[in-house]
Formats: sequence, structure tokens, C-alpha cells
Amino acid sequence: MRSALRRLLSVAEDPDAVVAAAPPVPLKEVFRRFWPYTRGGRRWLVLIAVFSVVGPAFDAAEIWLFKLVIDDVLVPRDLSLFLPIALAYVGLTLGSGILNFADSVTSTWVSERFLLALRSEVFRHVQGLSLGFFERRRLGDVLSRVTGDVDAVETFLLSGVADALYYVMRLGIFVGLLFYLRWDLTLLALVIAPMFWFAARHFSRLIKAVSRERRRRTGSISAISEEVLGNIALVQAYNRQEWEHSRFQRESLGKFRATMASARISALFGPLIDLIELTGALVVMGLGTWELTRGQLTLGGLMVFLGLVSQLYSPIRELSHLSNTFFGASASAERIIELLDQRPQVREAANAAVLGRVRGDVEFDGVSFSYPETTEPALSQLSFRVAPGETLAVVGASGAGKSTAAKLLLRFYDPAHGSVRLDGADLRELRLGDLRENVAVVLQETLVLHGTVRENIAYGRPDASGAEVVAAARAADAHEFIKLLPEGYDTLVGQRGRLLSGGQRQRLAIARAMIRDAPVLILDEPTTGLDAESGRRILEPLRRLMAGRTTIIISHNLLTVRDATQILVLDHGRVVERGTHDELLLRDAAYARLHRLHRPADDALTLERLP
Ligand SMILES: Nc1ncnc2c1ncn2[C@@H]1O[C@H](COP(=O)(O)OP(=O)(O)OP(=O)(O)O)[C@@H](O)[C@H]1O
Repeated sequence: MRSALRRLLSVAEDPDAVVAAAPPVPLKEVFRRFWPYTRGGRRWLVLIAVFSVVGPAFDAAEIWLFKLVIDDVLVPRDLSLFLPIALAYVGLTLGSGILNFADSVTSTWVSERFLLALRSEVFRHVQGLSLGFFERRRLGDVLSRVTGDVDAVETFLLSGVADALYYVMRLGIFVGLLFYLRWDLTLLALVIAPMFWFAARHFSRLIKAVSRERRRRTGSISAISEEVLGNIALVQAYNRQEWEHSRFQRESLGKFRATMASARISALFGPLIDLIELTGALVVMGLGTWELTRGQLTLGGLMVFLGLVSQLYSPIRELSHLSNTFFGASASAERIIELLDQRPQVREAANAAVLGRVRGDVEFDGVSFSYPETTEPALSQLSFRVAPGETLAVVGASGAGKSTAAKLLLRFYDPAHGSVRLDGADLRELRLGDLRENVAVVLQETLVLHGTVRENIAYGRPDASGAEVVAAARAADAHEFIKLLPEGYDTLVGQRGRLLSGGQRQRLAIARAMIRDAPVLILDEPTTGLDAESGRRILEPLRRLMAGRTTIIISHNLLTVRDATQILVLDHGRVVERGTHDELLLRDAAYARLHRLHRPADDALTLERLP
């Protein structure tokens, strides 16, 4: 019986969950963490507290009027007091209407201000996390926390607290009145209060467990949707729709089960509370009727007493329900806290130096680095120096560590040993914003945002004028194709720029880097994925972009690297060769082998062959 009940009121956790549950956090800690976000709305909380006192006072007055109606109008059959009582009723109803209006507007304002502050803080925090966080987490789950879970925290903190305050006030006022009326009957009525408490405690625990599972499933659903819809071409091309659908269905079913368990808990809780309440009311009614027959209580007195007792139980009952709401919402709060507790791996030093425009002297000094949770180092003892305006080419097989070097230069990660310097200053001593202001990137995976062509280019420098955008596009050889787009610079490029070709996206990225006009440039496989013709077309704009800047060009197929002042050949994170193109060919080792391997493509695309 017990185990069947337990099964009915709980939900099994899935060990292969897409998204793991956040670590549990005690309720007190949840309050402590979120209370600061109520700043700015706290004065209004005082007002809400005042409403919480006045509201029950109105209710109590209404019940008192009811006693007057029975004892002074109905029983003596005397109409003389009817008019004043009726007017008092109208006055009370109007008063409580105004109060409700003010209360509802104020509470919504305070709640929404809180949400505004919390959501914006969570977004700012997540945005500031290091690349490593995003490389390891499911984006969809993070999105569901920033949107859905944040709302639930509001329930927890403000609406919940305001309601709790209201019920406690009601409770206080009614207990006071009842004691004033009949202290002995009141004590009797209160005997059952601990039963409410025990029931609430037990059920809150159950609710918390299923809510946690529900929120986790919501995160998983969001994660799968994001992954599948974001890679829809892959899913459709490989006919994985059924498989993805079953994955989605499994998580949805998990959420369904958790929601049903939560509904069963609530559905059982309601009648149980009713039963407890009825027990109390019957005991009081029995004793009251006995007193009535002995003439120690008037009929009006008994009616008022019973009315007040039901008013007394309603806040107790609501408080028990609220405890379920609290515990349910705390599951969301835990997910937000886990997000807020993530610390960026790369942090700006408190006394970080301000950096103006640098000359562009880049140095790696004995840099070693391993990605978190990996054993093999991605870079070992990497050292090189590029003087301002020079070009360093980094070549090597796939996985050799080339892109990792670029990530360290952008300070997406910090080296475990050694240091990366810009104009002689260790990157860890500089302000992050200043560092990235000085570096422009064109990456392997062209990053294009949903927006117009103009917005995408100006992303490199938001204050750029229209003429500057066009000039950058011309220099990137993009102006011609942009002009032919349906709405020219105002054409929307679609999600991730999918309405453009690979070469066009790349030229847009070059224009963006061009407009940024940074002294240091990182080109990570800028011609990858392009055919020979498109590859050739972007070489000239690339060359214009590189002119006068310190450039680090990464390539594993040796494209565009011959002009480099220095070439590094990486293998398993180590430098195995360094020198100029001619020196390395003469040595006839790793670079020469790579060169022979890529010669056909290389011949078609080399910078040297451009007019
Ligand atoms: N975020 C990451 N977490 C863990 N390991 C990573 C991560 N990114 C890269 N690696 C590993 O680090 C090593 C170096 O990767 P890197 O991307 O720097 O290679 P690469 O030379 O740029 O390769 P490619 O030419 O294919 O782009 C590889 O073994 C790779 O598996």
C-alpha cells in the first residue's frame, strides 16, 4: 500500500537524462540569493504589507456586520438599523474594491521589476561566461533557464512572499477576533492547525521532487529542439527525423509523467486539507451548538464564530498550498542558481591595465594548454613572436592545435603555463574589452547574425557610418554582390546567413573585420569550404585586410601562407618546424610533405599568382 502510494506520488528519474538536475539548494539559501534583486521595489513591499493588513480588516468588518444583521435586525425583526448596516456594507465593498485594485497594480509592478532585474542579470552573467562553458553545455537548456525558470523564481520570491504575508496577517486578525469572542472555542479550533502543518511539509517535499524533474525535462525538451531545429539540414539529409522525434518524445513523456505526478499530489492534498478543516469546524460547531442550547451563546454569535473559523482556516489552508508552490518554484530557483554560480574561467584582473590601440607585437612564450576534462595537452611549449605588421602562418594536420592558439590570443582561455603577450603585456593583465578591441577575426565557421547585410558588417564597429560600411564592403569585394541582392545593404541574410553562399558570407566577414580596423588580425582557415574559384576571389580582399596589420593566419591546407614572414608547423600541439616558405621547402621535412600533398589546390589559390 505504502509503496503503491509512493509510486503514485513520485516520478522515476531517467539515468540517461539529456540535461542533469541542478544540485539541491535549501530554501533559506534560495531566499538569500534572490533577495538582492528586489532592490528598488522594497518600499512598495511595505505598501503591499499595509494592504495585507487592511484587506483582512475589511473582511472581518463584513463578518461583524453579518452578526449585527442577525442579532439586531433579523432576530428582533427590527428594521431601524437596516439602512446604516446596508450603507456600511456598500462602503466596505467599495473600499475593498479600491484596495484590491491598488494591491494588484502594485504587486504586479513589484513582481515585474524584480523579473526585469533578475532576467537581465542572468543574461548578462551568461553572456560573460567563458567559451568553455558554451562548449560544454546544451544551449537549449540554458535558454529555458533564462526564460521559463526565471519566471518561476518570481512566484517564489515576491508573489509567494506577498501572499504569505497576506495570509499571516489574516490569520493574526482572525485569531485575535476569535480570542476576543471566545478564547476557549478558539483554542479548540486551533488544535487542528498542526495537522495542516504536517500535511503541508510532507506534500511540499513530494512536490519539490517532481517539480525538479519537470523543470529538468523542460530544459531537455528545449535543448533537443534547439539542436534539431538548428541543424535541420543535417537531420533531414540523414533521415534522422524519426530518431530525433523519439528522443523528443521521450523527454516530453518524462515531463508529462512529472506533471501528472504533480497533479496527483495536488489533487490528493486538496481533499486532505478539506478533511482536516471539516474536522475542526465540526468540533467547534458541536461545542457551539451545545453552548447555544444552554443559552451561553446567541445564534448570531455562533454564526459569526463559525464564519470566523472558516476565515481562520482559509489562510491556514492557503499557507499550506503556498508551501507547495514555494517548493515547486524552488526547483527552478536551483537551476538559476546553478547558472549564476558558474564563474567565467577567464576573468579580468581587478587592476587590469587600460589598453589603447596597440602596435601589434604578439608573443607566445612557452605556452602550454589543455582543455578542461582532457588529458592530452592541446598546446605544449608554444613560443613565437610576430612583429607589428608581420604575418605568421600556423599550419599542421587537423587537431594539431592551430585554432587553440587563436583562442588563447583572443583570451577565450588562459594558458596553463607560459604567457601570451600583446605589445609586451601579458593578456591576463589587460582589460578583456580592450584586448578584443585590438583584434579582428575571420573564423573558419563564418559567423553571420540574423539581420541585414549592413547590420552584419557594422557589427564590427557599431558606430560606423553608411559610407564606411560601403567602403569596407568594397574593400572586401562584397559590394558587387550586395548591390545585386533584392534590397541591397538592407537585405536580410537569414538565420546564420543561410540566404548567402559560403563565399559571400566569408566576404561579409572580411568586411566586418575590415571595418573594425584592428591592428591584430586572426584568420582561421578563411578559405575552408570554398571552391577554388570562391577561394581565389577572397584572396585579394584578404590581402587588403592583412596589409599593415599583424596577422596570424591558420591553415591546414597551406593556402595563402607562402607570403608569411614566418611559418610554424604544429603537430600534436608542438612546433615541429619553423621558417619561411622557401627555408622549409629546402629542409624537405614536415612542411615540404604537407606542401606536396596540397600542391594542386595550392597552385590554384596561391597569393603569389594573383595579379
Ligand atoms: N573545446 C574543446 N574541448 C576539448 N578539447 C578540444 C576542444 N577544442 C579542441 N579540442 C581538442 O584540442 C586539440 C586541438 O584542437 P584545435 O581545434 O586547436 O585543432 P586545429 O589544429 O585547429 O584543427 P583543425 O585544423 O581541424 O581546425 C584537438 O585534439 C581537439 O580535439
